[in-house]
Amino acid sequence: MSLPPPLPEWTLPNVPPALVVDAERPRAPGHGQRLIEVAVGVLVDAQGRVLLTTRPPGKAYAGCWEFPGGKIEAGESLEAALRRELQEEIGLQIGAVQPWRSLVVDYPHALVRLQVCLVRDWSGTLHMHEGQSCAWQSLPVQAAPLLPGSVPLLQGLQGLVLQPPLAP
Ligand SMILES: Nc1nc2c([nH]c(=O)n2[C@H]2C[C@H](O)[C@@H](COP(=O)(O)OP(=O)(O)OP(=O)(O)O)O2)c(=O)[nH]1
Repeated sequence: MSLPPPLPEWTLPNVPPALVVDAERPRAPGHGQRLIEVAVGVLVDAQGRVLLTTRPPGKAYAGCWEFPGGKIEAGESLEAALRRELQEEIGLQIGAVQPWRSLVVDYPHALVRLQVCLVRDWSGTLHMHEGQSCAWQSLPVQAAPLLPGSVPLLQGLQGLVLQPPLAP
């Protein structure tokens, strides 16, 4: 049996989002036809805390707490996108990443697929290049307001044992 040709990575018609945010707000025409791929990094420190940052002024849901990350560019791998975004946004150079899960979220501004990786290995000093705030948070996190799409990720993390890295 021959399989149908794969869809381009950036289109995903008729796939129901896992989460619809602000459903009462209008969506632009064609909104559901374009899926924006987003690389999201969950940095976990030796105490099992995770790094959250606020969304910069001028972006949708500005001021909400999220995990660092951003859109994957055409032709870019998830890992490369995450490495670039974390360098650009928070000034860290990440090592190996562990793909964890993905989640489709329907926002009024965009339909996005979050591709989430756990990151335990990085170097450099945290520097917020886009005017964000940052906070290392133990689970359950106290930071508020949270970006709606990040809430299920935080809930999932809570069920996951956040193991500190093995001692050398
Ligand atoms: N970085 C990040 N984005 C998230 C999370 N949860 C969530 O729903 N999102 C959504 C919000 C945005 O619609 C999308 C990320 O897009 P973005 O606009 O922040 O990406 P970017 O930094 O590449 O931005 P841009 O300047 O290129 O527009 O993913 C999260 O935990 N981290």
